[in-house]
Amino acid sequence: MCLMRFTKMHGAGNDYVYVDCFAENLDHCDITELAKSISHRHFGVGGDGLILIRPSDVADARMQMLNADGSESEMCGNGIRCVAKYVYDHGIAQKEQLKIESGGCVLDLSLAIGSDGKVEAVTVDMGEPILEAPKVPTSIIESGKVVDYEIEIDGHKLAVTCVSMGNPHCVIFVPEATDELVLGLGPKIETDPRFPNRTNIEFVEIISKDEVRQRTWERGSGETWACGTGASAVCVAGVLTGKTNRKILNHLLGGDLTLQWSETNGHVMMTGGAVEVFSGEWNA
Ligand SMILES: N[C@@H](CCC[C@H](N)C(=O)O)C(=O)O
Repeated sequence: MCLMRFTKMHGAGNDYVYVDCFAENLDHCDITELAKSISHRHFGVGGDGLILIRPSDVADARMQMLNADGSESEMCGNGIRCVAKYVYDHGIAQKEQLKIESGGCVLDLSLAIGSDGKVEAVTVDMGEPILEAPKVPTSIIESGKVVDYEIEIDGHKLAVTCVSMGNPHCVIFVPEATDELVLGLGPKIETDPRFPNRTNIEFVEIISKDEVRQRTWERGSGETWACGTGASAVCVAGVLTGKTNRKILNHLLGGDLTLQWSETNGHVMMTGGAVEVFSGEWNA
């Protein structure tokens, strides 16, 4: 049984239930079970997962992120923007430049304040991407090809580029991001043995060198309306495959994100909105 206040927030439609652990003590809660029950869209509050806003020894706050299936992820791009908004708007640290810890890293965030004195948008320095290769067959790893290489799943030949933004992503450029691909192949790729830690998958349509449209199948949550780390991985994969410029506008199901992969320091900068929807009390 957990009793606490929560706040529902979203970034580009990627919605989570947030708990302010500066005020709430969850020591007695099984947070894996809490994430599953609170995220349930029929029996719970409903969301893509649970995000705990915790005190940090090295930053203004620490984000702990759990998917709707209770699994924990190292990073959440839309979540960290909402954490920044919560930290500023609720007076935990009223600074326009914040540091937030997640998955053992400290990220820098710049806040844009609206005329009502509350955070409207946030730019996050997502750090440097890491290129990854699926784990089998070994011949693929040995070939050293990590961009646009072909895997076959369920009779579909797919050119994938795997990018870690702290958490794993598999980016696939397609003419059309159909339900058959996202809902049919997404879960199969997520759990394919070539991705021993499972993976998030982005299906991406190119609109122009500066603009893309993305649908996401997320590890542990299924299809979500946006994914910030995924959009960052798409920005990197677009450049590496020669499909896009270093700065793109990414249209996701729930809103837009702007991404830029810096040539100077190799970091990906992500900008997007953050919205507080409602608060309530959980007692289950
Ligand atoms: N939606 C998030 C990513 C959430 C974590 C992901 N499902 C994982 O398991 O890595 C984002 O905005 O980055």
